[in-house]
Amino acid sequence: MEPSFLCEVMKVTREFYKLPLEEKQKYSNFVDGKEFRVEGYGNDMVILEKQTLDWCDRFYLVVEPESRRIYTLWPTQPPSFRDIMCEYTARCREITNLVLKNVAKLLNLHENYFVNMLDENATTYARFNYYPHCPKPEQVFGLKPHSDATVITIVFIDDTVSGLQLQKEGFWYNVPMVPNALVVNMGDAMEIQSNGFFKSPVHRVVTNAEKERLSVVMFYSMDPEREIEPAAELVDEKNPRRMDPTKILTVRFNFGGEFVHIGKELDYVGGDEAISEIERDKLSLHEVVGFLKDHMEVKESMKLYFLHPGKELVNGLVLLYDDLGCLKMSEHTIDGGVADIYVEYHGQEDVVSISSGSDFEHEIAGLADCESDISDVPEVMTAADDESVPTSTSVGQLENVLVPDDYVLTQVMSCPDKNASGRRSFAQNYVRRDIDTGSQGMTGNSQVINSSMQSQVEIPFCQDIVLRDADIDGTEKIGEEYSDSEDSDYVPHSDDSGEESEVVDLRKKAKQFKTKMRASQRWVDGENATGAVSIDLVANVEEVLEEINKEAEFETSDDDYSYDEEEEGHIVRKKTKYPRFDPNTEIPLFCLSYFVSSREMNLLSSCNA
Ligand SMILES: O=C(O)CCC(=O)C(=O)O
Ligand SMILES: [Fe+2]
Repeated sequence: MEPSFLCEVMKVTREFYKLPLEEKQKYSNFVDGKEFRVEGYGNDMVILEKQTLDWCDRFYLVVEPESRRIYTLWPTQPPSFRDIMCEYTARCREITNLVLKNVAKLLNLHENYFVNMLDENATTYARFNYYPHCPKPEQVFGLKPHSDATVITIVFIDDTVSGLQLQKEGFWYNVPMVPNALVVNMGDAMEIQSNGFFKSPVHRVVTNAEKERLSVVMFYSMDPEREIEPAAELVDEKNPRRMDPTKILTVRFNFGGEFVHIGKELDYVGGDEAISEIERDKLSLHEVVGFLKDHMEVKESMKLYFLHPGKELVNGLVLLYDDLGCLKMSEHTIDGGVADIYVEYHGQEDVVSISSGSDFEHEIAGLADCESDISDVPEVMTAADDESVPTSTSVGQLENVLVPDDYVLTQVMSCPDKNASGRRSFAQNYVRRDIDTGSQGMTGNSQVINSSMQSQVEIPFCQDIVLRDADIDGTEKIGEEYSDSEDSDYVPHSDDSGEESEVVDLRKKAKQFKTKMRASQRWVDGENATGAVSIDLVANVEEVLEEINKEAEFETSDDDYSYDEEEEGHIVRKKTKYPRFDPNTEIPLFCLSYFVSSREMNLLSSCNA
């Protein structure tokens, strides 16, 4: 598409968002303050009482088929909006058909196989996204990680402000800003129809502290009444029908390593990773432990934590101790995402492997009941308890871990036993604290104020998460507990050392970033370089350098990497070895994004053929 025309599309979008709120609300998606509809201007549809809203305003319109357009919902301001959008819809349709025909040819299907999927009952939505600048970009997403449910999506991104990121094998990559380019994403329906040949990428949008950002997205969806299934031609003995990805939870076990504090960060160092695919409707703690046993010997005192998507280890770990927790893990891992589970084990004396008949859940509950011999350690509270919050003096020794409660996450503090005296009881390790008892940071009573709706909205998942520094009394005293630990990686962090400890943290962070940078260079250029990293890893490295300059105020997206310690004590970044699909299949695996720039079409993403 000509740059001048694309410029017009962005211009009318910007002009619409610059209209006064009352003007935009004429097209509100919240009808009479009562009911949400998909079309219109507003924010996320609020389905749950406590729902995390994205830091984004949206405006949805049905643009195809023409007969389904509701022109009364099309803005009259700016006056050229309607004409431009009619034209844009037609031009995007050409691109869609072109891409779909080529994709069908690539799979040896009839040229119109996918084009025909978008028949007269199929709907195309245009979505105009506006991401206001965000004062706390590290705490909220512009758009949460998701994959599009479409056959295909065309995204016209702002080429002045980055924000769109793609997940590949557990890592996040910035989608580069190419002027006048359109990003074409394969959606879930394509993933299913192509029998997994094309992957519907999980993506998200991060916010920007200084700049606002716009995007215009065209979603091409099939007739909702039509069955989505793999093309018969793509299924044979060698290529069995892949399971519906929406029914499968991909779990990545991180095991054999150790949680290590590096400054204010928490890392899981060493160990290994393994992927299991678990049927969502069979999910239970027992099932999860069963799958873990495929990869390692499971010990009685091991603890499993789920890392809440989009969170860091330091503030996003949720203890998995019952079936409900596993279901929540499934709910919060959207289609295409990977649930990261971390196994914590301190090599205690227990050697008994949890037998397949053993009930891990009861085991944990039993531990909770056992008598505590340390008087200042509060008893464990279960999800069912509604007693008042314990305010133990021992909390200074604890680190932040979350336990899922019934639709409310309650914070649980744990103090993993690092001293030689052996294993502590579960009761000694855990204490629950209700979230509303006033901790600082992004927790407790903190709320996000949606910039345009001017309404206060609670962040459900985030609100439960307490920053590591925030303790019950607002202080952190973990250093004491660990000071005589044998763990040489641990850097005591004490809040009263003020500037000094900050300097230590920053130095540590800078060193860590530099090491990461070197590791990524090695990954790209080194002997064992896979070459599979097609999306701008180097740009991420630049970001990392920027971070150092900014004195590490903002967490980069590549913090999803895990780290290993080399013999010389260097920490190296580890890249997951496990792709989402079976790497031994004869079908080449694609994670596909096209950039369509004028008449050029470049396949940018990787092809592990
Ligand atoms: O704003 C973007 O760059 C992406 C938007 C997106 O992924 C969506 O609307 O589904
Ligand atoms: Fe999307």
